[in-house]
Amino acid sequence: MTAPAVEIRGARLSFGHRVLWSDFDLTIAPGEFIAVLGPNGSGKTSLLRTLLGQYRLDAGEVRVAGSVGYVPQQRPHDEDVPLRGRDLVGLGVDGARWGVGFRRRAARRSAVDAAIDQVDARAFADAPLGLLSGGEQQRLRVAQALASDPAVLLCDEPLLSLDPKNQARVAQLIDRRRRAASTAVVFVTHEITPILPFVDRVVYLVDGRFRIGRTADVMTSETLTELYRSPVEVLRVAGRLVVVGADDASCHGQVDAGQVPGTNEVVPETGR
Ligand SMILES: Nc1ncnc2c1ncn2[C@@H]1O[C@H](COP(=O)(O)OP(=O)(O)OP(=O)(O)O)[C@@H](O)[C@H]1O
Repeated sequence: MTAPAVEIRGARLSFGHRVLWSDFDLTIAPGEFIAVLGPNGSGKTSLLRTLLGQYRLDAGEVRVAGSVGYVPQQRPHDEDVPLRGRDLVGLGVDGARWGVGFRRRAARRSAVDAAIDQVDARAFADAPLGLLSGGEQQRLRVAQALASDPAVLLCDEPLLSLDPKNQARVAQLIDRRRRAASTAVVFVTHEITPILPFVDRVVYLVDGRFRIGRTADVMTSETLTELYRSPVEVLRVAGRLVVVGADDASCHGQVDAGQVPGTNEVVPETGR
């Protein structure tokens, strides 16, 4: 049996009186793709921060095998920042490992090139970042995270504010990498649809409670109704996984009922 990429045992994290999760167990295999879902404030980013070593658990333990790469949310780069895509990716390989000297500089350059190639970004890697599209910038951020050859890739809503085509492209690049290099992926998202084909298991957090399991088992009306403690319907509509709840505020995220034609007819509003 191969050693796990991530092992979390009996974990508890709280801020003041607020317990984000406790008795949390999760073992992630190399190459496994985990989606972390849940409403605002349910502790998704805190889970990533714990894996990054930024938050200390109140109880339990967390172990991460090897190095960690981090892909943040997409945010536009200032047009005035004189940074090229290649420079951004280079930040991912900088460190004591490379040092100085001609040979090391050459090795560093080939590590940067390899990361740029992994996200098919060679055509625009030398352009100023501020002039690139959101999708292109995000591919370079994925390259930056991959440049250190991580065993675990942590993604914090990296598809936010990308159009569906670029969402699909970035998600496919991450999937390709985990298949090619057995990199475990922990992917925080509000919308599971763009990563649905790739997800092995879902961690769904709601108000201190959680469910962990295969997508087909967790993303059901029954399971989410139990988790939210209010009526929730999970629908497949035109290839999207749509979560519609009695309390839309707590059930935001996947898709607004209003965005999906006919959803309101399929699921009458409940409880209000
Ligand atoms: N360093 C901290 N100190 C105090 N409270 C914190 C800290 N970090 C997070 N929290 C609190 O923990 C809760 C969970 O935050 P977290 O950012 O993990 O949620 P999230 O599920 O990622 O939310 P969102 O979907 O809005 O990004 C929030 O109530 C937040 O205010």
